[in-house]
Amino acid sequence: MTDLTSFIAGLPKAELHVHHVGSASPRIVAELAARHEGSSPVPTDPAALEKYFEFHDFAHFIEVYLSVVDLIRDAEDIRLLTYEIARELSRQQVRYAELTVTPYSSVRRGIPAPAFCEAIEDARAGARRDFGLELAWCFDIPGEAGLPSAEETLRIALEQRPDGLVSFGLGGPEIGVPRPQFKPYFDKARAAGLHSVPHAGETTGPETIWDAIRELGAERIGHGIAAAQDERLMAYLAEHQIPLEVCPTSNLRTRAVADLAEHPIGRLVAAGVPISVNSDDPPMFGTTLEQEYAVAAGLLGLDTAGVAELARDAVRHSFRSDAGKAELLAEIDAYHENYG
Ligand SMILES: O=c1[nH]cnc2c1ncn2[C@@H]1O[C@H](CO)[C@@H](O)[C@H]1O
Repeated sequence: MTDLTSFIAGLPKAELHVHHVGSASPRIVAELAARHEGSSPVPTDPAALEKYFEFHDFAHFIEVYLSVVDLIRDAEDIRLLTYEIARELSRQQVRYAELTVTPYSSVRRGIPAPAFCEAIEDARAGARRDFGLELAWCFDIPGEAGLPSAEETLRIALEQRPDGLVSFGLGGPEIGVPRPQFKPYFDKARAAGLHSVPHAGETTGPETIWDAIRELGAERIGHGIAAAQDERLMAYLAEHQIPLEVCPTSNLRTRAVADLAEHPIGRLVAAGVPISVNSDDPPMFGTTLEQEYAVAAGLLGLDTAGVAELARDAVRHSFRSDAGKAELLAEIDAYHENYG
C-alpha cells in the first residue's frame, strides 16, 4: 500500500453521489439473482457477473441497471440491500452518505411506499447504531420513465417524508429526456424544503446543466462534467458555488469519457468549480470510494493535504446539519494532523 492509499483508506469521508441498487455488492446481487433464477438475465456466478457489468455505452448501462433493480421484489430485499451498503461504506471510513434511492422502481414492482420507506429507515437506524454511519436520502426520478414517475416520486416524498430524506433528484438517461419538463415537480419538492440535485451533463452537453440550474433550481449537479466545455458555465458554477458531484471511473465505464487521462476534472478544478469525488455505482463500475479518491488524486496531482481537502469539500457540499458537518470536519482535521 502506498502512503497515499493508506492515508485515503483511513480518512473519514462523506459520499454524496452513490446509487442505492447500484451499490449492491456482487454477493448480494448473486444472492438475489439466485433467488429469482430463470426469471432474470442477471448471472449468479461472480465471473459472469463481472462480464455482465461491462458496458458498451450509457444506454446499455441503464438496461443492465434496471435488470438488477428487477431483482428487488420485497421490503426485506430493500432492508438487506440498504444495510449491507452501509456496512461497505463504513468499512471505507464513510461517516455520512447521501444515497440516491428510486422509490418509483420499487413501488412499481409492488412494494408499497410505506413499506419501502420503513425498510430504508430501519437500515438507516441500523447504520447509525452498528456502524456509526449517518445515511440520508435523495429520492430520484428515473428519467426514462417520464412524467408519471416524477408525479409518483414527488407524491411518495411528500406523503411519506422519511426522516432521512434531504433532497430530490433526477437520474437515468439525458438524451431524449429534457430537464425543463420536470420543473413543476422540482418546484413542489423545493417548496417542501427538499434540496434540488438533478443529474445533468453526464451524457449530454452544457445546455442540460444550464437547464438544471435555471429550470430545476439545482443546488448541486450530479456529474456535470460537460461544464468543462463551457467557460461561461464554469464561471457561473464557481461564482454561485454550485458543486459538481464527480465520479471519474463511472464516466470511463459508461464511456462518457474515452480515457481517464481525458477526464475534465482538472479543468473544472482549475476554473474554480467546486467539486466532490464520488463512486456512483461502485460494484457495477468495479470501483470503491477509496479508489475514486486515488484516481482523483492522480488526475489532480494531490498529496495527503490535497486529499484531505477533497474530503472536507464533500462535507461542506453536503446537506448534513451544521453540527454534523462541524463534527466530521474536525475528525478529518484530527486524522490529517496525526497521520504519519
Ligand atoms: O450514472 C448514473 N446516471 C444516471 N442514472 C443512474 C446512474 N447510475 C444509476 N442510475 C439510476 O438509474 C436508474 C434509472 O433511471 C435510476 O434509478 C437512477 O438512480
